[in-house]
Amino acid sequence: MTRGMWTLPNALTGLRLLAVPFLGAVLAVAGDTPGGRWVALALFAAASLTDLADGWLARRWGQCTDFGALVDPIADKALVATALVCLSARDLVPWWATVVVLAREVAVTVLRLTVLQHGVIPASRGGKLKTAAQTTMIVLALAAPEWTAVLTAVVVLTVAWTVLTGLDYGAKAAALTRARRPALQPPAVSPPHAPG
Ligand SMILES: O=P(O)(O)OC[C@H](O)CO
Repeated sequence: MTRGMWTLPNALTGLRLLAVPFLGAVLAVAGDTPGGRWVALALFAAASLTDLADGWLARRWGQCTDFGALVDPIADKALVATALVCLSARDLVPWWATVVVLAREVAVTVLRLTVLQHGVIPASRGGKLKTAAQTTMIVLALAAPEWTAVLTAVVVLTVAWTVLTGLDYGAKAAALTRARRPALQPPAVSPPHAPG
């Protein structure tokens, strides 16, 4: 893994972070109109595409960095969290789902930062699939909010997978901490007593 942070993949991650306040503003101001939701959808889709692009470029160009592994999931979480809070405020996604997702994302981020001294926990395959599921849920809520049955099924599956992958990171963090903990020193052997 490269150590530097000034790479194109990391710049794309930064762009995704930059899109977050714009997405929040569009949804807050015009999220109750179909036009506003389509603008938000375009913004959200473009930002989500940078997630695919940064990972692909980083692997292809050998530019995987510790910085990217740490900040990429944070950018995804900021984007998803902003969209979900705004969608719940518009009654398009149930609040319980948003609260559970936010709790998992905060917990995983705190976990990552807590074990940072032992190493970076990169996004797992399950975690990437979780972000894809969350993205699908948000796209569906923005594009077809009237498909309530489909949306409910996607919400339930996404939340369940979000929680499961969160627990998996918990196990990974515990394993990383155990592996990097310095081995216990063997007790000092005292010299044999000289016969008196
Ligand atoms: O499950 P996380 O926290 O590793 O997040 C996964 C990332 O969003 C994938 O890009």
